[in-house]
Amino acid sequence: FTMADKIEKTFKFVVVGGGIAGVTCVEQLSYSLQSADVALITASPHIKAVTNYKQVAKVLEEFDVEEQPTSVLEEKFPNLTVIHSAVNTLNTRSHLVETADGKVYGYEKLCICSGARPKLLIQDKPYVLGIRDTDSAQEFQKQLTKARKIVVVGNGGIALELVYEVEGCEVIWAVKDKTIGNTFFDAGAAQFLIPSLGADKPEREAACKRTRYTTDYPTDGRGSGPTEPGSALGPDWHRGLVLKGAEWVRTFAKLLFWNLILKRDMFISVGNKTLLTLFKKNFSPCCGQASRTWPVYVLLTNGKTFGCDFVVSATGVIPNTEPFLRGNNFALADDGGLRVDDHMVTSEPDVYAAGDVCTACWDHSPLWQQMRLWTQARQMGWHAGRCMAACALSETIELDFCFELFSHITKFFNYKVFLLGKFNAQGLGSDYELLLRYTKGEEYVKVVLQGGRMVGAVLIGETDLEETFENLILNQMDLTPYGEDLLNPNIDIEDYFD
Ligand SMILES: Cc1cc2nc3c(=O)[nH]c(=O)nc-3n(C[C@H](O)[C@H](O)[C@H](O)COP(=O)(O)OP(=O)(O)OC[C@H]3O[C@@H](n4cnc5c(N)ncnc54)[C@H](O)[C@@H]3O)c2cc1C
Ligand SMILES: NC(=O)C1=CN([C@@H]2O[C@H](COP(=O)(O)OP(=O)(O)OC[C@H]3O[C@@H](n4cnc5c(N)ncnc54)[C@H](O)[C@@H]3O)[C@@H](O)[C@H]2O)C=CC1
Repeated sequence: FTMADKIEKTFKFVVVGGGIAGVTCVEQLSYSLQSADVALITASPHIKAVTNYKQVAKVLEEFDVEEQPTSVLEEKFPNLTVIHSAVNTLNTRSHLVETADGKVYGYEKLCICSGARPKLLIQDKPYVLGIRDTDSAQEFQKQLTKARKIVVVGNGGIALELVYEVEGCEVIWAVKDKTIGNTFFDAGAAQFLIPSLGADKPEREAACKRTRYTTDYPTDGRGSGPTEPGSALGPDWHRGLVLKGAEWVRTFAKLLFWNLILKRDMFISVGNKTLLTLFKKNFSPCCGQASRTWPVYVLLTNGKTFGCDFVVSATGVIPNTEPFLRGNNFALADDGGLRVDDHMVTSEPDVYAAGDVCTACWDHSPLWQQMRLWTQARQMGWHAGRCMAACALSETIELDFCFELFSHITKFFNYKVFLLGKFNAQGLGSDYELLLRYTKGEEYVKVVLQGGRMVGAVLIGETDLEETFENLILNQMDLTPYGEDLLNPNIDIEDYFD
C-alpha cells in the first residue's frame, strides 16, 4: 500500500502540534474560514490555550496559558477535528501525513508547529535530565526529592529559574560565560540579580505583570507517555511543583563557580561501574565529598570534578523537525529550525511552520530578533493562520506589526523583567551608547541608544517605564536633547513625552 491508498480524509488545513503555536494557528484558521475543514494533529493529549490575553502596550502583551482537554477546542469550533497521534511521515509532493497509528490524512495546506526539545549534553536518563513539558518537570521533581546535590549546566532561562527555585539541595551551577543569565542579561544586570541568589525568598511573591502558566491538569492518567513529547512548559512552570531536595533545610549551599566553564570538553560519566571506578582513580575530591560516592560525576573543562545525584542539562533546544524531513526537501537554518519567510511559508509548497520548530528567515525589522519564547510562538501561530487563510482566499497580507519590535515580559529572581528591542545591543557592533540607572535590590534600568535614538531597553523591578520606553523605541524620536535626564528618577518621564 502507498500512503495515497490509505487516506482517511483530506482536510483543507492540517496543523501539527497542540502547543501554543499550533493552537493559536488552529483558532485563527477556524475563526477566519468557518466553512473550511481544519484538523489539529497532536501527540500530547492536552492543548495549550491562551486565556486572558491583554495588550499591555502596543507590542507588549501578557496572557495566561492553560493546559486544557482538546474537547474545549472542538466545542468552540465545529469545523475542527482533533486527532490524537504523532505525525510519523510527511509527503509534501502528495500532500499527505501519516500518523503513528498508521492513519493517513490529506491536506491542502499544512502548518508544522511541533515545537522543540531539550538539547541535552548527553542522553542518559535518569542521570541527565532536561526540562520541557509537564512530564519532564515532574520527573525532575521526583528525582530532586531524593537528591543531595545536583549540577545544573546552562545559563539561559531554565537554569536561571532553577538555581533560584531549588531548595534543600546543594546546587552546582556550571556556567561557561563570565556572567549569569547570558541569554537575557549583560554583566550589569547579572550583577544586580546576584544578591538575590543568596537571599531568602520573599514569603509572598510580588505582583507581577507576567504571563502565567497553569500546570494544573486532570490526574486521570491521560498524561502524555514518555515517547510522546508534550508541549513546552512556560512561565511559572515551577509554581505548584515543590522543588526541594532530600535535605529539607532552608539553608542550603548554592555554589557559583564562575570559572567552571566547560562545554565541548565536558564529560559526564554515568552510573556505569567501569567508568565510575576508572574515573575515581583520578578523582580529586572537593567540597568535602571525599567519603561519598555519587551516581554520576561531572568533569568540567577547568579540571574540577563533582559528584552529584543527577545533572540538569538546561542547554537550549533543538527544533522537532525529524518526522517531517524524510523524503522531503526542507531548507533548514543553522539552528536546525525549518526556514520560514515572512508569511511563515517553508521551502516546501503549501507547508507553513510556526513557533519553536521554525527559524524566522525574513529580513527582520532592525528592532526584532527571534527567541524561542511563549509570546513569539503565539504571534507566529496567529500570523501563520492568517497567512494560510489569506492564501486560500487569494488575499494578501503584510507581516504583522508585532514583528516590528522584540518584546518580552518575564520574571527572574522574583523581579519583573521587561526586554525591548535590541536589549543587549545585539548586532549593533560598537556603535551604541548605554544609559544606566541602578538601585541595589530595587531596580535596574538600561537603555540602548544608537544615533541618539532608543533601540533597546532592559527594565528590572517596578520601574513603570515599559510603556513609555516602548513608545520611544517605536517612534524613534531623537533623544539627544534630554541627555541623562531620560533616566533621572526625579523627572516624571511620562509627562515629559506626553
Ligand atoms: C521549562 C520552560 C520554561 C519556559 N519559560 C518560558 C517563559 O517564562 N516565557 C516564555 O516566553 N517562554 C518560556 N518557555 C518557552 C516556551 O514554552 C516555548 O517557546 C513555547 O511553548 C513554544 O511553543 P510551541 O507551540 O512552538 O511548541 P511546544 O509547546 O513544544 O508544542 C509542540 C507541540 O507539538 C506536539 N508534537 C511534537 N512532535 C509532534 C509530531 N511529530 N506529531 C504531532 N505532534 C507533535 C507536542 O506534543 C506539542 O503539543 C519555557 C520553556 C520551558 C521548557
Ligand atoms: N522566563 C523565560 O523567558 C524563560 C524562557 N525559557 C525558554 O525556554 C527555552 C529553553 O531554555 P534553556 O534550555 O534555558 O535555553 P536557553 O537557550 O535560554 O539557554 C541555553 C544556555 O545553555 C548554554 N549552553 C549551551 N550549550 C552548553 C554546553 N555544552 N555547556 C554549558 N552551557 C551550554 C548557553 O550558553 C545558554 O546559556 C529557551 O527558548 C528559553 O528562552 C526558559 C525558561 C524561562
